[in-house]
Parts: sequence; structure tokens; C-alpha cells
Amino acid sequence: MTHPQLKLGTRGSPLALVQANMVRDALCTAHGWQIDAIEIVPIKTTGDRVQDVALAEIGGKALWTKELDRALLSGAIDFAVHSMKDVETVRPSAIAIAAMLPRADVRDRLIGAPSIEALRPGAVIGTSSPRRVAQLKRLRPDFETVLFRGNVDTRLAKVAAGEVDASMLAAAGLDRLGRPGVGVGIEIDVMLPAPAQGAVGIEARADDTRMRDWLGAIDHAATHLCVLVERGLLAALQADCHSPVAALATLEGDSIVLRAELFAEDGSAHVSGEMRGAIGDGTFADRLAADLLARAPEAVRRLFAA
Ligand SMILES: NCc1[nH]cc(CCC(=O)O)c1CC(=O)O
Repeated sequence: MTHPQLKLGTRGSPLALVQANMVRDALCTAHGWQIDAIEIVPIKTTGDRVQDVALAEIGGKALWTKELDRALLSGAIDFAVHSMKDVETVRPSAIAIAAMLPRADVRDRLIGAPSIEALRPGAVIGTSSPRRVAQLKRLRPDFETVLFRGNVDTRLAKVAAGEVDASMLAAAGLDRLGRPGVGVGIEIDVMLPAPAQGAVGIEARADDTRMRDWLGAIDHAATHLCVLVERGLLAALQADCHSPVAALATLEGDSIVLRAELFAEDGSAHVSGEMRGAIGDGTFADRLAADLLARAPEAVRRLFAA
């Protein structure tokens, strides 16, 4: 049986490699190809290299994508896989999001304690996510937070070693790495997740119709629709994955419900909202963004350009 020879670019972290394997398996199954139709090509990104400073400090976007974009555009790879949470909202016009895998558990998990309430006064939480910092401090102003980077195993080891009282990680990453029992899921009413959390996206060159058609066969439409709405909200706020923004879109019947919350960095102020839109309505995320900004306390609004 003949099959194409395709190169799939990915970051080299354990989670990224698991996700790349999921994409390879899905695509080979959908098209009846043998596994060797797809070669997985790990590529180091700036975000992988810089482990010791706050990502927001080195500024710039495309921390997790630039090197993969370059490989895709040069033809060194045919397609690329990303955690959609880490993909900036403005993409090169020659690159298209061709498919998304079914979304995993969207929640965050607390590692190191049975609940947020159970943590001692003044507990130290390791996280590098401005959203998680703001949400945790809103719930528990007594918490201290410290910058926490590195891959999932590194972070779990730091909690186990007592370097911090607790940490928070996306359930999706823990589950995909084969650690479904680690940590306690925090319900979305308590901590709304990051936009696109739990979604894996696959990109191809915009003009590569053959690749895009192949990828279309494994696209999970509900995930794709919801994640595009969440990314639309981020874009309207001119925010990115370093902004204290939480958002989740869900399909309900033939409409989409988008919930979102914006925070001051220290959690001392916030604004939340919800809007329902028709599938295919490209503007309701913009309307929710405008509504949130109009109602936001100054300490929140000043973080968002508009
Ligand atoms: N920013 C890092 C990142 N990007 C995607 C995931 C987890 C998987 C996902 O949310 O899809 C993580 C780690 C985490 O937040 O715990």
C-alpha cells in the first residue's frame, strides 16, 4: 500500500511528543496509512530554551511557535502540532489552523493539597501563569506565589520536594502524560481555565490544500469552533497567554456560550461576563470583550489595550 511521507514538527517536551503521537495515530488511522507515513520532528523553541525568567519579561510573542513556523514555511516540515493555549492569536497569513483534536478536560488541577481552602495561611504556590496567580489571590489573598517553570515532571518533583506548598497544572497535560490521578480538579466555577486550554491544534501551510484536506478528516468541529471563539476574545482584548484572562466556550444546542473573566494581576479586582452566540457568529466574542472592558474596574482595564 502506498502512503505519503510527511514530516510533523513539534516541540520536544514530553507533553508535546505525546500530542504529536496522538496526531500521527489519528491521521494514520483516518487514512489507512502505516505509522511510518509520518516522521515526528522535534524542534526547540525559544520558550523551551528560556527556563529561568518570566516569559512575559523576555517579551515578544511566538515563543512557542516561531521556530516551528519557520520550519513549516521553509518546507522542512509539512505540518505542526501545538497546544493551542500557547499559540498567539495573530498568526502568519501563510499558516492555517487546519484541525484540532477533541478537547481534553479543560480544568486546572491543584497539586499538593486536597483543596484550595485546605492550604495553610500564607501558603506558597508555584506557578508562572499570571491568570492562575490572579485567580488564586482572588480566592486567597494570603497566598504567596513564586515563579515556576519547567515541564510537568519538573514541577511535580518540586512540589514533592516541598519547595512550594502547591502548584497548579492543566488537567489535560497531566492526563495526556498518563497521570490522571495526580492532583485535584478545580471546578470551572471556581477557576475558569485559560482560553484554548486542553486543545491540541494542527497547522499547515495555507496553500497546501492536500495537507489541509488530510487534516480535515481528523478535525473535531466542536473543539475547533469553541477554541476559535476563545481566541477571538483574546484577540479583541489584544491579550495573549501571559494576560490574566480566563475564558471558556461551550456548545449548547445550536449556540455557543462564552464565559470570560479578566483580573488585576494581584486578583484584587476582576470582571466577569457571559454571552451566547449563534454558531458562525464571528462577532459575539468581540461584543463580550467590549462589554467586559466597559464594566472593568480601572485596575483591570489598564492591562488591556483597546
Ligand atoms: N503554558 C504551558 C502549557 N501549555 C499547555 C499546557 C497543558 C495542556 C493544555 O492546556 O492543553 C501547559 C501546561 C499547563 O498549563 O499546565
